[in-house]
Amino acid sequence: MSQGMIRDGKALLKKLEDAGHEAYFVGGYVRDSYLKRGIKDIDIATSALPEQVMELFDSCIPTGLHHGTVTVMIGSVGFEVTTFRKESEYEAHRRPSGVEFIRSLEEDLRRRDFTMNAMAMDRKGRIRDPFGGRKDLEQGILRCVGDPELRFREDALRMLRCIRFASHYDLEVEEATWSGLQGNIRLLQHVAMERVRAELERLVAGDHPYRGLRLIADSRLLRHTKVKLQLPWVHWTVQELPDALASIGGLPNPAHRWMLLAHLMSLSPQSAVEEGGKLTFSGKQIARMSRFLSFSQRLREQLDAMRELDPLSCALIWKENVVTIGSECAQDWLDVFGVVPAALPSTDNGGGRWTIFLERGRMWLQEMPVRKAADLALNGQQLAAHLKREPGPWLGRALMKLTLEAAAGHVPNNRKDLLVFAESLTREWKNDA
Ligand SMILES: Nc1ccn([C@@H]2O[C@H](COP(=O)(O)OP(=O)(O)OP(=O)(O)O)[C@@H](O)[C@H]2O)c(=O)n1
Repeated sequence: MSQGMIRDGKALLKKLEDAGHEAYFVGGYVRDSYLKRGIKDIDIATSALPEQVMELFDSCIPTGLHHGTVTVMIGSVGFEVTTFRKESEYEAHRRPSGVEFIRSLEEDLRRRDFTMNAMAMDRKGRIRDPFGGRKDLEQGILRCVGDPELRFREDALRMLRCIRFASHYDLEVEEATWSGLQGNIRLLQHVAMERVRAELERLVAGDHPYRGLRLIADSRLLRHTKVKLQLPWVHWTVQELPDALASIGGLPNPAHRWMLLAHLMSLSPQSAVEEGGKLTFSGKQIARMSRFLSFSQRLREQLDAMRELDPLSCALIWKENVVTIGSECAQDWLDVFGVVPAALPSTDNGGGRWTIFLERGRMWLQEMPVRKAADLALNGQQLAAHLKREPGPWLGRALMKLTLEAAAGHVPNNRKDLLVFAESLTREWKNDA
C-alpha cells in the first residue's frame, strides 16, 4: 500500500475529528502495521453517524448503511468508515440482525473477533488496545475478545478466520479460544460455501499453510460444511496428513499448493470437478486442476505399463500428453513436483523412474515444434480441401493425429510435409464418417 493512501487515511481521520467526532484506524490495518506487514486496505471506526460521514465527504458510497458503513472515496481508493456499534442479535450464526450505534470506541472493539483485531490507532499513531492485542501478538498468541464461545456462535466464519490467522501469523491458539472453536464446529454448516472457500483459499495462499492444514485436521471443522464434501482431506487427522504435505509452503503459487493437496488426496479429475464445484471454485480453476490431475494420472499409468525405462518412449508419452491434455498442465506438473518430488507416488516399477520427467520434461516441452492443433502450419479447412473431403468428425481426428506426429518431430511442421503425411493416411480415414 502506498504512503499516499495512509496520508489520505490520516486526512480523513482529521476531517472527522475537526467536525467534533472521534475517529480511528481499526482492524487489519492496525494489526498489520503493528506487525510491519504489508497492508491491503484501511478500515476506520468513528463516533460519527453514517449521515454525518456522508455530509462531510464529497464522494461516498452507502455500502452498508444498516450496519453503519459508508465507503469514503478519496481518488480511486475506498475507505470503509463504520460508526461505533454494538451488535445486538446474530442471525443464523453469521451476521448481526441488528446493530446499535454507540459512542464508545472500547465497546466497539469489544464486539470484534480476536484481540489482535480489536486494536485502534489514532492519526498520530497512538494505539488503543483495551484487550491486550499487542501483548498477545508479542507472545505469539491468538485469543478471542471476551468469551470465545460467544464469539464463534455469533459468527461461525470466525472459526476459519481463527485457523487462517493462526497459520498466517504463526500464532498459538489460546486454550479457551481453541476449546470455544471445537465446541462450535457444527455451526460451520451455517456458512455459505463461497465464504468457506474464500477463507480456505487465503489460508492455503498465506504464510505457513501447513500449520493451517494441521489445525484444520485437528479441529475436524471441514466435516461440517453446508454442502458435504467427499474429500479424504475432510477426514484426515493430524497423524494422517501425508508427509509430503509439509512441503506445501515451498510452492510459491497458490494454485500449485491446491494441486499438491489434490494429488495427495489421490483425487480423480472427475472428483475434482464435483468437489471443486461444491467449494465454488471458478470453472477456470476447476478445469486447470482437473487437467493437472489427468496429466499426472496418465503419466503414471503409462510409466507403470513400461517394462524398462526407455527415454525415447518417455519423451513420446510426455509429448502426447501435452498435446491431448494441454501444455499448461505439463508446466504445472513440473512446477509442483519439481519442488515436492517426494509427493510422487511410487510406480510399480520403482519410484525413481519419475526423475526422467523431472529432469527432461521442461526440455521436451520446449523442443516441441507444436503443442496443439492451432500450432500446426495447416488448418482443418485446408486439409479438407486438399483431400477433397467434406469436413466431418474425421477432420478433428486427422488434425489430432497430425499434431501428435508433428509434436513428436516425426513430421516437419510445414504445410507441404503435413499434407504429404495426411495423404499417406488417406486410406486409413477413407471409411471414416
Ligand atoms: N467475522 C468477523 C470479521 C471481522 N471482524 C472485525 O472486523 C475487522 C475487519 O474485518 P476484515 O476486513 O474482514 O478482516 P481483517 O481483520 O481486516 O483482516 P483480513 O483482511 O486479513 O481478513 C476485523 O479486524 C475484526 O475486528 C470480526 O470481528 N469478525
